Amino acid sequence: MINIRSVTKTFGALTALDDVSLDIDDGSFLSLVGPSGSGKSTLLDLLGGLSKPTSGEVLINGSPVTGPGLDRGVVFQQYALFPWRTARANVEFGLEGGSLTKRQRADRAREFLDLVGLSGFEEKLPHELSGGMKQRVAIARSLAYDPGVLLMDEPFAALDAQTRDQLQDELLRIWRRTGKTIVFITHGIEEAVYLGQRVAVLTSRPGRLKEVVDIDLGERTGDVRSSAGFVRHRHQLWELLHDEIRKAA
Ligand SMILES: Nc1ncnc2c1ncn2[C@@H]1O[C@H](COP(=O)(O)OP(=O)(O)OP(=O)(O)O)[C@@H](O)[C@H]1O
Repeated sequence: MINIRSVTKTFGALTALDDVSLDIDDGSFLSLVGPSGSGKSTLLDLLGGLSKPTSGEVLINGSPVTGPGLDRGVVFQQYALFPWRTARANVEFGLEGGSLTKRQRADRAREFLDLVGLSGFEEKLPHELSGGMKQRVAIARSLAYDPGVLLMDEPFAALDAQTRDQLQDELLRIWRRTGKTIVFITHGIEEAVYLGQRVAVLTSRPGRLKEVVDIDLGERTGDVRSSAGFVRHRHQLWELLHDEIRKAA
């Protein structure tokens, strides 16, 4: 369970987040959208413990976040892989310093590369992998040390549309299988609706919580994006966001 309580974050005179409160249930999938500069990454950094709120607090399972921790994995838009390490060694990285033996780390890395569909690519270097594959490695690396929470900052934004659709489905499959809590930032309304059980909308600067929309689509099977429910949610979010973008202009 994540509790964001009256969180305000300022950078000098600039207020990036203003009095944001939000509870995120264990095992749920929350998409986070908002205009550029609305504080999405700032909020994710606070959840990740990469920065501290100016006021208010962020609690994970009842304890205030004081810094980064192995209970939270972060996946960014840029793959952030070590270019000189193989896919397997990149995934092993997060396990080094833990209690596992070298052999156990290698087994674990293989297991998670398999989970993200990269069996057979374990010994490849990042430059031998496509963008989508690199992002799969980054996801496997974040999952391998078994964090309860996965924080994702536009992880699929740099990928082509087809690869992005494929990775969205993979992520949903992994989420169902592992029961992680996922907070997913995106600029894409369709992506937010397709992935999230809820979509939180931030206002243009200063970022406030404008609305949290419940997405009721059930299992994403078949051509969900063409369904009446999907189209309705997409339009609802488009209106909420459009409103904010207009205000910011
Ligand atoms: N370290 C920092 N120092 C100063 N200002 C910052 C810092 N980090 C963020 N900001 C400012 O805070 C505001 C929110 O930034 P943030 O990156 O969180 O927005 P965002 O919603 O993620 O934007 P985008 O969608 O463009 O990535 C912006 O005006 C940004 O310039």
